Amino acid sequence: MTATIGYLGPKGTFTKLAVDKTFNGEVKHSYSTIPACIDAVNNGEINIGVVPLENAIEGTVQLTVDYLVHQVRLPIMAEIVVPIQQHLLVHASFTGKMADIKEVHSHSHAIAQCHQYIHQHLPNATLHFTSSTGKAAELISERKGEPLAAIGNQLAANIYRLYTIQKNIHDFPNNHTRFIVLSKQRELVKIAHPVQSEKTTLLITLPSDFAGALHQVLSAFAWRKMNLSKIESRPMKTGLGNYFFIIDVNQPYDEVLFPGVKAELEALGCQVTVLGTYPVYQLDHL
Ligand SMILES: O=C(O)C(=O)C[C@]1(C(=O)O)C=C[C@@H](O)C=C1
Repeated sequence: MTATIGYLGPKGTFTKLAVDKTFNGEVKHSYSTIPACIDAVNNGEINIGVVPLENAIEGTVQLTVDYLVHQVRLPIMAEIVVPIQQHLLVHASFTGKMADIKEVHSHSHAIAQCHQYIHQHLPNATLHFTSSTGKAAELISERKGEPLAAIGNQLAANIYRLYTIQKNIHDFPNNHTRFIVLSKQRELVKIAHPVQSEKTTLLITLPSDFAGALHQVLSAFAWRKMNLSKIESRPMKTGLGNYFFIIDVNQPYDEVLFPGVKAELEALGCQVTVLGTYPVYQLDHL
């Protein structure tokens, strides 16, 4: 059976680049939003969905986390980490100078990765948010003769025939994004790259605020010598002061340590859900 893969599109997004570098032979479908891609996996329209989760400069893609936690729970089957290079792209017919650019269009995460650059070099440009960097590139390609720019990658520049007026405009050099692979069918997720490490992501909700709750949660991992690579709180959306925690543990799920942690935390009144236990693939270049 040929698997079908959905990604945040259109053509020329970083998500599409990550999918093309990781998967071979599957049928690929573009979705214009992260929720649309997740829904499509959930309702069986496609087998696998790839969506961005976290960027090294801008942090978590809140839409992905919130949609997975509150709307559609799909297991995480793999993580793909890719280097991100943001370029400033203009219509090929643009003959002006950088200072002439009046508008900058891109995904909010891409704009956030280049805030300092925009502040220094495009102080008079207004910022316009699109559903992806590829969408911004597509939009600029349709606005011949206008002093507009998109922030995106070289693939988008090639596809939409844009001119790269400035390369590498992201504010910090070590720029990477983590993408997650969501699917109900583990056997269909075939990635022919070396596995870099294995991880387990947990969703933990605390009982109503009590002294030392977070300390006790962390101790359950600490005394078992389980290494955490991320802990992040997000609002439960039930009222101010109510949070859930997403915790990444640097090891695969096992039948001893994780059930031990779960039982200990449940005794404290916490709820513990495994969002996924999965291999991590790191791509050196896109
Ligand atoms: O807009 C894209 O190209 C995407 O794939 C989305 C996204 C993101 O949401 O973080 C992915 C990688 C980059 O960090 C910027 C944007």
